[in-house]
Amino acid sequence: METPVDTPIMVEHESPRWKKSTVVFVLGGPGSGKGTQCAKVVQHFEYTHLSAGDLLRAEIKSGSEFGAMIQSVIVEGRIVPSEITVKLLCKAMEESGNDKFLIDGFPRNEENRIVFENVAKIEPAFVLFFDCPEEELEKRIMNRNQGREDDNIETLKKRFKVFVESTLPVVRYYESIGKLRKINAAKPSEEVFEAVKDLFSS
Ligand SMILES: Nc1ncnc2c1ncn2[C@@H]1O[C@H](COP(=O)(O)OP(=O)(O)O)[C@@H](O)[C@H]1O
Ligand SMILES: Nc1ccn([C@@H]2O[C@H](COP(=O)(O)OP(=O)(O)O)[C@@H](O)[C@H]2O)c(=O)n1
Ligand SMILES: [Mg+2]
Repeated sequence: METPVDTPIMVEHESPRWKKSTVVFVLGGPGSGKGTQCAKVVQHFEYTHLSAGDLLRAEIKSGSEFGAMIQSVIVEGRIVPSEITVKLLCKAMEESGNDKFLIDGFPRNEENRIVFENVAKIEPAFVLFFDCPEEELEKRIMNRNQGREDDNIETLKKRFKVFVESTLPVVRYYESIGKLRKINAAKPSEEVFEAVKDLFSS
């Protein structure tokens, strides 16, 4: 039976599967062990590790129109406009086929947090914060040897400043709403993981 032309056809816009996902944000200064601990978590729990930094570096390599701008922001230790980073994260979540995500190095400032909430419409289950003294961070970064052009002392000092001025306020926000899980990251990585594991096991 034909639908009369004047009947509005209700189109259900099925929201992407990842909109009902479990998201854990992973924060901490440069060198605090975010990437190292995320790699361990995904070996034991069914999470997909998405590193915002890795996605941005891949975007540069892809020859994207934003590549040059992203590269200059990274070498300055500053934070890339959130629309770009959130778009990359949503695309990666969509493509993963998973519904549990460990989002590493994000949100790095208030704008990151708000744009993600508005676009992805997901609140984090909790936020992992790796706490580590700056001198230990500096030692680790200077020995990281991954060929990153932002792992040099000049850029690192700028990244520390951005971390204190822009990222710590985000950490404090999540603490204020009871979502922060703070971990002493100054210990050997196996000991740090023992504490991290408990958070995913409960
Ligand atoms: N608990 C730890 N103790 C000593 N070195 C560590 C520890 N965790 C990570 N590292 C090393 O420090 C460097 C930074 O670790 P990484 O996981 O890349 O940190 P982030 O992603 O927070 O910058 C790497 O070379 C890594 O091997
Ligand atoms: N949410 C994010 C994450 C990273 N970045 C950029 O990417 C750089 C590297 O991020 P990263 O998480 O890979 O760095 P580490 O903390 O692992 O050393 C940051 O210093 C920023 O310049 C960003 O602009 N926004
Ligand atoms: Mg990292």
